[in-house]
Amino acid sequence: MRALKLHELSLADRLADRAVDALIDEADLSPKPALVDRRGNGAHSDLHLGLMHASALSLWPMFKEMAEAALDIGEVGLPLREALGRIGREGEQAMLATTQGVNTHRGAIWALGLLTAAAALEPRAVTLTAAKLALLNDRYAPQPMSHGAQVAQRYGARGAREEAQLGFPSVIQRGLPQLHKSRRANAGEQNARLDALLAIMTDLADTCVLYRAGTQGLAAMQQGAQAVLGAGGSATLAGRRQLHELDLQLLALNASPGGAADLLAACLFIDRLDGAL
Ligand SMILES: CC(C)(COP(=O)(O)OP(=O)(O)OC[C@H]1O[C@@H](n2cnc3c(N)ncnc32)[C@H](O)[C@@H]1O)[C@@H](O)C(=O)NCCC(=O)NCCS
Ligand SMILES: Nc1ncnc2c1ncn2[C@@H]1O[C@H](COP(=O)(O)OP(=O)(O)OP(=O)(O)O)[C@@H](O)[C@H]1O
Repeated sequence: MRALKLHELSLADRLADRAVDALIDEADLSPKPALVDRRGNGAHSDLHLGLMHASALSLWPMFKEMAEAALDIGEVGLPLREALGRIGREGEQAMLATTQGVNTHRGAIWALGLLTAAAALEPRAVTLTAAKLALLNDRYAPQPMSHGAQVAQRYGARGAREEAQLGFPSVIQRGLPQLHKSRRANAGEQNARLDALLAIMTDLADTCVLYRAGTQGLAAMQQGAQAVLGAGGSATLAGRRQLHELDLQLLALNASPGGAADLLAACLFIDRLDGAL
């Protein structure tokens, strides 16, 4: 039998691979403050690493379908936006079936779904294209009182929707530059990824943290992340001490930065697009 060559995989196959790889790499990265990682479940009593992996794998057909919809429809507009909304909602159901009802990747479906479709459509303007899609209003989207919606009412933070509509500033202006900077400083790949996560955390209005721990939790997350980077980052002894402090502090506040984790996955996805697809 002839071996399947890599180039025989379709573009949609390869994009789905990259999206799932980004989610697995995010989950495996350790030690992440108060998040699920190789060490344990962080501030999430209902999550564990195996569940994050199973959830990520369950989303592969969804990402593929999103890329195919982008290629079939061929342009940014309401038909593609509403196709992505439908596929995303079905993906969310697949995720919930796999996890028996636990929300493992809701924010990631949104961010990586838009980016996967955008990468299929406009590989040279991925975040801009994702932003254009996010700005369109899906007429069929339900309007549930999600945690994000409650936080928006209470604190005015517009969360995952706004981050995408602005073209993922946390990824473009914080995560990716820090990833490259730490790589250049020979921090090692895992430390560079931790530093990218921390850079995202310094400035993000993470609605997971706001919902669970209010503005006190958000300030602890942002200042603590800044303190790690200020001490030299994850690759240094001083930085590691600060990171350990941040982990303890966020655990005490039950403040898990799930939005920042999703955006790290988005960051790793975009970083990989720069290689050959
Ligand atoms: C826009 C979404 C994210 C809903 O947002 P909302 O804030 O109302 O919901 P929720 O509280 O469930 O939070 C979503 C997730 O976003 C992540 N997040 C939190 N803060 C941020 C932030 N500042 N930036 C980016 N992501 C964030 C978190 O992981 C969180 O779990 C999206 O899930 C959605 O519209 N879902 C409906 C189904 C759908 O149409 N899907 C189609 C996807 S293309
Ligand atoms: N490694 C990770 N560990 C924990 N959360 C993560 C990780 N990676 C991504 N996340 C994101 O964090 C979110 C989980 O946050 P959270 O548990 O606050 O959601 P919830 O189910 O809406 O709230 P709650 O658990 O308070 O009822 C997931 O939607 C997921 O997108």
